Amino acid sequence: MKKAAVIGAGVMGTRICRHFLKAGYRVALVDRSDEALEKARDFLNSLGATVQFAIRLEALGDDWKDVEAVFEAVPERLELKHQVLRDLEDFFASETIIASNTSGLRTDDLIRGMTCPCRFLIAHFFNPADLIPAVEVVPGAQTREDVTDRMVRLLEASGKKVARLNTEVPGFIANRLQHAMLRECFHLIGSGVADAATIDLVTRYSIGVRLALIGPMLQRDLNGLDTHLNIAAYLYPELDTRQSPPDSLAAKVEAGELGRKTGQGFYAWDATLTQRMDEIERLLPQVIRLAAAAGEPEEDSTCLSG
Ligand SMILES: NC(=O)c1ccc[n+]([C@@H]2O[C@H](COP(=O)([O-])OP(=O)(O)OC[C@H]3O[C@@H](n4cnc5c(N)ncnc54)[C@H](O)[C@@H]3O)[C@@H](O)[C@H]2O)c1
Repeated sequence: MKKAAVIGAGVMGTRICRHFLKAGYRVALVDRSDEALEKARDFLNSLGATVQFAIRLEALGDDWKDVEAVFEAVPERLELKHQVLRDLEDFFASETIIASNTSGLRTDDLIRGMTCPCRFLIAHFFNPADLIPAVEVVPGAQTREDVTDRMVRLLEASGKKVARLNTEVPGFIANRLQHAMLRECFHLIGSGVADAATIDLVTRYSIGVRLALIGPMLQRDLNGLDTHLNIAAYLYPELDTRQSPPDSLAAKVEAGELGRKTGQGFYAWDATLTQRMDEIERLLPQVIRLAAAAGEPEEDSTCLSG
């Protein structure tokens, strides 16, 4: 049976662990917090699978040293990641791929202190990692080609849709797109054009429904690139180009309005809204099945013509 290890039993680590369990792996989950391990145990045991939980790497024992890959999902603090990556190098066999789930730290910064960064890369999952199919794989300048190939094969075989970046860039692909869109959302709200609920409504019922089935580039082909050029020529000068986060965002954070975690963000997080989010997570697999049913252009170039 294939084996993988996950370091950090938080939001991401627990779900990455669940993904590999569902893919038939034996999985070890390490966290230095008893409380985090206990929470993960409650969540993962419902699958009926056996996870090897450990408070320290050494407690795993020799049987776990030859896992195919270890996924680091500890908090986004560089010094902490340095320490963890060094420990992973010391503990795991030389053939084990060491992957970081960083949201945006650069490989050159992450590998400082590693002895053999050739077996290190970024594998960026999306929350919830057991449900959202995409993973961005970002090799660093020193990552061996065969290591990246192996990680791509491993993730694909486990059921993931893998995006392998040719060049490392901050924010990878998805976060760049998301932040470009959100910069404009804040601009629209700040200019009094629409409120947050109106932006959510128009996004969901227009570009949102399309984007789950076809990506933005294929969609542009569908609309006509000449039309896109005409619109881009007059619209680009109108779009927000600010180089720092919006003041209104900073003000919300300052006021403790962080969203679900503090009960208030753009929306008031009462019991109804919280319940709705749980329902949405139950709907997610259906949306993913629909997205997969739309196929890939390489597989079926006629999928949109009907
Ligand atoms: N939350 C997201 O939506 C999301 C999405 C993609 C990527 N990421 C990235 O994934 C990583 C983890 O994020 P998260 O949201 O799961 O964080 P989290 O705070 O929910 O969980 C981190 C866990 O790591 C544990 N930990 C801390 N130091 C440790 C150590 N030395 N050894 C073992 N465990 C240790 C903590 O106890 C905690 O349980 C970060 O790099 C983050 O940027 C997060």
